[in-house]
Amino acid sequence: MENFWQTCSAQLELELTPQQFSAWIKPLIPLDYEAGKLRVAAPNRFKLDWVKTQFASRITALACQYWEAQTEVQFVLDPRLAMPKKAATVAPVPDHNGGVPSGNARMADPVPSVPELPASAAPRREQSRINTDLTFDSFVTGKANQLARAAAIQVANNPGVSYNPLFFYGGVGLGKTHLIHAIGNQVMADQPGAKIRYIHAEQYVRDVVTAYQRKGFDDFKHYYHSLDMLLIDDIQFFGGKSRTQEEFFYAFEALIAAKKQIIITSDTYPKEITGMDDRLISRFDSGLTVAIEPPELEMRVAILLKKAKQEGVTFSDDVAFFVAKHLRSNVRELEGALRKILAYSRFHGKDITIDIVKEALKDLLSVQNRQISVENIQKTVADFFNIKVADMYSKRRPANIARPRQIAMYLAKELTQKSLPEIGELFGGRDHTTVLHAVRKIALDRTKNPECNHELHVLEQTLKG
Ligand SMILES: Nc1ncnc2c1ncn2[C@@H]1O[C@H](COP(=O)(O)OP(=O)(O)OP(=O)(O)O)[C@@H](O)[C@H]1O
Repeated sequence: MENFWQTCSAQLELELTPQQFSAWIKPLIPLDYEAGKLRVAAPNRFKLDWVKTQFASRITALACQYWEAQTEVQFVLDPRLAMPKKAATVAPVPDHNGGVPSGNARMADPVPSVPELPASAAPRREQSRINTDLTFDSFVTGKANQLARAAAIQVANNPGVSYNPLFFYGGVGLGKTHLIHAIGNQVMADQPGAKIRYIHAEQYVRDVVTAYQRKGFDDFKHYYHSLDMLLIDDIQFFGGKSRTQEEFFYAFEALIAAKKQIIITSDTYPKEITGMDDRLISRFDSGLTVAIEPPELEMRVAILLKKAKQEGVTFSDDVAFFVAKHLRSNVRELEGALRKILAYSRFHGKDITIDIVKEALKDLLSVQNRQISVENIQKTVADFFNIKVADMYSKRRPANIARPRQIAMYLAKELTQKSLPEIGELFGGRDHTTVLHAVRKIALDRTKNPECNHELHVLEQTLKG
């Protein structure tokens, strides 16, 4: 049933607008499947009615297709809503983005009751809100994040001693959250008794508000000041919130003085966080501040291959290269693309090829720049053969460079309107006869050598988008 729901959600994500998907489909919870009957829960009456009228038939069709049999889908109100509130007192474990995860926890009060935090009977790991999937093992390293990972490992091995605070910054979806959970997981494994807490900055702000409303600042302080390690995500959300910043300042001072580790993430460099108190900014910068950059091509390929493997799917290098070449912004986007590709190929019962990927990602790819320039060809071919772009213009002649250069010339002739002398000029001022020779050689090779034909095919598809 879990598999079906994953596939069904991914398919609906393809079909609906992001707003529709997150408003109506995401909150649904598959309950059980038995004898051709699937039960799906909605979190409230309003959503239940809307889903029944708008999406029931599509979900039923997908279920029938999935189980290849008549399937009845029953939409019900989440039975857990009927539970007494106390039953949901284990505060919802925020997902690694700080939101409240789907399922039962979604129904619980998203603001943990502050006085209950220290007294909770939940095991240490649960209290920590650390996501056990986000480990160093599942974290792919490349140039973009190797420094950050090294610092993270150092801190995980010596919490409170080496860099305190450790501050990661970088754009969205680049792995900051993943990395701090990885630290938390390692410390938790090494010191099971340690009192660790991951919290998203927005949740911390809500906790401050709750403490204020309930006059519970003593409990609040006691809880945060008594931690062994505090992981706080997306601290830019503190911007302009002076009461939160003040409370955090006290917690910060107390923890650092007690040599307890603090790890912070933000979308910008500390000094650039708007609306943040100067004394906090100077403290953020007092340990180690490390950037995480957008993943480079090789890393994007490695991430796709690893995540596909985790899903139990075979992804060829060519397909990974194609996707990685087109989706450059961040890892979350790559994960989204992978989900779409998997859902598409499962639904159509087809192997994952570049053509399938193009179909599955047609919306994403259509926004990419399709203009093919000689520079673009040179870069793509250089990346593909793992040589420097500069080798496209250089006079060097070893075969591992000369051949990719000839391939790039051939593609420039095939895919652009440039003349032979213009192409020669763009390849380091070469004569047009050199270009002609390259074009003929590769064209001939393509007809005789299936491997060469395949390489060219992948490159053409990559360039055309
Ligand atoms: N290097 C990596 N290796 C494997 N997975 C990664 C890597 N970097 C990011 N991810 C995955 O990409 C997704 C987004 O990463 P994450 O949530 O850590 O980003 P973030 O930098 O915290 O972004 P935001 O600021 O938007 O919260 C997660 O599912 C994470 O596991």
